Parts: sequence; structure tokens; C-alpha cells
Amino acid sequence: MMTRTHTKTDGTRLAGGAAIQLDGVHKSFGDLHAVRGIDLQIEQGEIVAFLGPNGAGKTTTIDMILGLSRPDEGAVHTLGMSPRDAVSRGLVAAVMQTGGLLRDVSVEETVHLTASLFVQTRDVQECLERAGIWGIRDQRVGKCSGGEQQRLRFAMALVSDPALLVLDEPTTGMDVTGRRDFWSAIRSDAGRGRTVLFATHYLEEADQYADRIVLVRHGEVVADGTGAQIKARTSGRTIRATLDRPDRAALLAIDGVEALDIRGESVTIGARDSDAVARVLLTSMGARDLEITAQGLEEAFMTLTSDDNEGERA
Ligand SMILES: Nc1ncnc2c1ncn2[C@@H]1O[C@H](COP(=O)(O)OP(=O)(O)OP(=O)(O)O)[C@@H](O)[C@H]1O
Repeated sequence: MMTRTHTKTDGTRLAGGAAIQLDGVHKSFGDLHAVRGIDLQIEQGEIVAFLGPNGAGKTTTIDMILGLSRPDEGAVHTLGMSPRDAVSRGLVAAVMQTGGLLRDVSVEETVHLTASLFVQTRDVQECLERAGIWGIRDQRVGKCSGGEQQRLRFAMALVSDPALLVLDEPTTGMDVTGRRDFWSAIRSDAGRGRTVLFATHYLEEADQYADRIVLVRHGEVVADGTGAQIKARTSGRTIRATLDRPDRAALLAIDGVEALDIRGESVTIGARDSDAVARVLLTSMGARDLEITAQGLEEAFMTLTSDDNEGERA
């Protein structure tokens, strides 16, 4: 667990304590229960990936961390205070997927405008250089590509020198070089104790750039650990078999079954000790056409976040 404390460029240090603390957080939209009891503590200086498929509840949770919405149940604290207080003190900045840009203003003016909202700021040129858009500083925002606009949002987020940076799918629209530059800028800032939480669909991106991955599915945390731990948890084997009348409860009760998908008579199981599971399937469940394959990383991620997965939390 990290105990680094963010140091602003003017030398101000924040008090210790968690950067983000979620306790039993729920959020619904009408009948849709988007976030279903998330408990999460992120320490200052951590780079955390919030990983999950479409509709998992990542943006809904991020909105609550940023004080853009409130939980129906539970509590959210950002840097030991209410999210709104943390944002209004300039301690938190966000790069969201859309919005927030004026088309007729230049790239550099946009960052100056953002800087004018804060008492203490970083040098605008430095932020533009960090984001890799100093070369297009005079270009109108409306003329920028999607990737350049993402870089601009990043420069805007850097200018307040935030203790917590929240990024919702930050590299959408960026090319390979853009992604690499982006993450290297993020990492060098985290060295000074800045906390970074980013949402992504990409397991590879999470694995490569985060210290810790929080995997969400259907509004719940299904796994939480380092990339290596998540991989160990998901790097099992897949067993496919045909069963006459697959019994979900009986299959889940087999020792070592981590994920289960039933389609008609066809059963797919994720398990680390595939031999032991195969033995039970063959000897006591009358399984046929049994096939065992090694799971790839992406496939394992799909299994862990698929609708029929009943796996335990890591
Ligand atoms: N304002 C809203 N009104 C109604 N439903 C909403 C609203 N915002 C989100 N939802 C629903 O809540 C669920 C969670 O959405 P959310 O945007 O948090 O997921 P996500 O993990 O960020 O997905 P994505 O990766 O696609 O951005 C989805 O089913 C979504 O349709």
C-alpha cells in the first residue's frame, strides 16, 4: 500500500489519507441498478485502472467521485473531503470522453482560459508540451482531430496541478504514438505522488500502465489487484463439454470452477485445475465431447466479466 503524498508545484503538500474512498456506494437510474455496493479505497500516488465492459458502471462511479452526481446509498470521499469540496479547491481534475471544449478558441487559449479558473496553476507552455500539442498551439479547437482534442483535455487537466487526476477512457481516438506519450507523461507525474484513476475497456492498457486494476461488472467489483494478480486469477483453462441437462448449481459447486456459461446443452467453464473439474464432469455428470483449452488474457477477461460468470471476488 502506498503512502506517498502529492506535492503541488508550489510545494504545498496534502494531508495523508486515501485519495478516493467509496463505502457501500449504490446508484440507480429508474429501475436500472447501475452501481451495486462498491467499496473501494485508493491511496495517494496509486495509478489505478477501472476496467470493465460497456455499461459496467465505470462512468457512473467516476461521476460520483467527481461530485457530478450523488450516490443513492453509501458515501464517497475524495482526498478526505466531499468530492465537491475537493473539486472546488482545484485538487481534482478530469479528462472526460466528450464535451468541455470551445470550437472557435485556439488550443493555447483554451488552456489559458482553464488556468484562469484556478488560483495556482502550472505553466501553460509546460502543460501543452507535456500533452504533445505545443506544435499546434495556434490551431482552432474545431480543427483538431479527436486524438488532438483528447490531448487538449489532458493539458487542461494538468494546468491546475491536481492531486487526483480522473480519466474516462483517455486515449480514445489517439494513435499508438499518442498513447505512448500520454502514458509516459502520466507516469512521470505519478512519481510526484499524483493519484490517477482511469477507466478503460482495454485489459492490455490497464495491465501496462496501472499499478492496480479494479475490475467491474454489472456495478460490482469482481476483482481487485495488480495486473499480475488479475492475470493469475484469470489465467486458467477453459473446459467445454456437452451435458444433457446442465445443472447450474451443481456445476458451480464443483471445486475450482471460477466461471460458468451455459447455452442449451453446451457448457463452458473457466477453471485453474481443469483436470480435476474434467474428472468430475466425466465421472459424475455424464459429460461428452469434452475439450480443454488454455485461456488467452482477453478471453479470461471476457469470462470474468461475462453475464454468466459467478466467480468469487479476488
Ligand atoms: N443518466 C443515465 N440515465 C439512465 N441510465 C444511465 C445513465 N447513465 C448511465 N446509465 C446506465 O447505467 C449503466 C452503467 O453505465 P456507465 O456509463 O456507468 O457504464 P460504463 O462502465 O462507463 O460503460 P462504457 O464503458 O460504455 O462507458 C448502463 O446500463 C447505462 O445505460
